[in-house]
Amino acid sequence: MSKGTLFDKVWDLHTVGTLPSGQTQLFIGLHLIHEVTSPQAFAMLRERGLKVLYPERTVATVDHIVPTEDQARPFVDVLAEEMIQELEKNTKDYGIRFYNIGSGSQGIVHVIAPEQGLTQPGMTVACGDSHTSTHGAFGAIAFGIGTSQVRDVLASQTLALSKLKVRKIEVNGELPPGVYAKDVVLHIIRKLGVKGGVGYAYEYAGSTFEAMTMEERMTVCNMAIEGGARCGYVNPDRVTFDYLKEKEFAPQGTAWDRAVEWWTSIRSDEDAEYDDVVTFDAADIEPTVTWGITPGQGIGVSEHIPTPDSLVESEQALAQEAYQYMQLTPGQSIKGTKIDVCFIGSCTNGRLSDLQEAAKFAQGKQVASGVKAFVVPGSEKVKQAAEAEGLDKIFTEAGFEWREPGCSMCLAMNPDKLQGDNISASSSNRNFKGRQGSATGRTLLMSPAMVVAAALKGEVTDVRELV
Ligand SMILES: CC(C)[C@H](C(=O)O)[C@@H](O)C(=O)O
Ligand code: SF4
Repeated sequence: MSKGTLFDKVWDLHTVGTLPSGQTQLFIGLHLIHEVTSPQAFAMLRERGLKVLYPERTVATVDHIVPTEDQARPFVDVLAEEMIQELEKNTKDYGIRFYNIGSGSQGIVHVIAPEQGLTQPGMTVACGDSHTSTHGAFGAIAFGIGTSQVRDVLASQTLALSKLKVRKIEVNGELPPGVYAKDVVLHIIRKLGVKGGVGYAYEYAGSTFEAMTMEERMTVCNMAIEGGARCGYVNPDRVTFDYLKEKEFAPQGTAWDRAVEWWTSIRSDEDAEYDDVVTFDAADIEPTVTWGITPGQGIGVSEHIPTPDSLVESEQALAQEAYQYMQLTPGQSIKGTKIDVCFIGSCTNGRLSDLQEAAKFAQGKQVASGVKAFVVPGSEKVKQAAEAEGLDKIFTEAGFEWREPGCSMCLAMNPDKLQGDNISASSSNRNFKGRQGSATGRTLLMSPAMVVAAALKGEVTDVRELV
């Protein structure tokens, strides 16, 4: 093995060969599919009379288009109904496991694979979805791919890829109270830029990530793509193994011991060489909120929206576009910005621990009048576990709506949409123009705890004031 990073080891172990283009043909261990990016891929297979090579290595779920209120079939939205039917047919025709609504295991694709132990260290994972980087939290190399690549993986279980450079992002120290994994990743993107990671895999290292739970690591890896990196990962350790133990698809018995040994061996070596190393201090990270139209336009909640002259020239045009679209004034404090809608959910922050943390702040409080606030569990399993703990009651008593699992207002390919130029406090990962279903809708990204704080006050609020 050339260098001793996990990325290089896993890449080498999965290399089938070098293609005439110079790209690597890489074997994909786990392929995840959903209703949005798979239909055309299956159509291309049919056109060429091809089979799915290893159907047992593909797992399907439905997430983007599912309504989170009325899930009765047929769906009211005809297009959504067609899409779910298409997935039902394709998975049946090709013998692919499908976690449909009501199966007990349906949910956002990046939530359901880890929670069942499908995602494991040392794997290559691919999915026709940019946030596939989430799975890197396990020490897997996980790529978001396009529809023609979904076809390639279905037909050959391989992908043609060019090797990435590796940047180690080290964060050290304990996170201050009220500061979460979401703030860490928003801080990293703010500092390195939304294109800073282009051409790189991000290795998240240092004591801050080591102290994180698997769900927190998933939050960070989920947004690697928002920083431009194709994938992000954390080296597998005891936290990873403890999370996986006894999960449905995790190795059992003696196979478990062998797996742990192997998973340990693929960790980046102490003397591994990196193409770049960047270091941050956890103590410098505040609860972070985006004020603009990319996840890189973020500031600490106590800061003011940057003025053009405080920005480097290359950032100024985008900032001007953002002030206008967001209807925010340079120099104004982000704290106190009025909020219309509060959304807790998504593959970034829709897991059980996210809901638990949010519930701590919601308990016994009331959502401000005029604010619409709702909680969307990331999966059926998350919903069930949350209800078993009574989190649904805490939220509904506080005035939040409690919904069925799905992508919901993260991108609004379903009935959950912002109206007009409403502004949302959202625990999701993208604040692009029109992202949440209205062409003029505005999104402020933040941690679930910060979303609750905003819901209670009706404006951007520093969650540390509620601690
Ligand atoms: C619909 C899908 C292709 C898309 C993605 O690739 O990420 C979506 O999940 C998103 O978050 O924008
Ligand atoms: S929750 Fe959002 S980011 Fe995640 S897969 Fe769904 S639409 Fe994409």
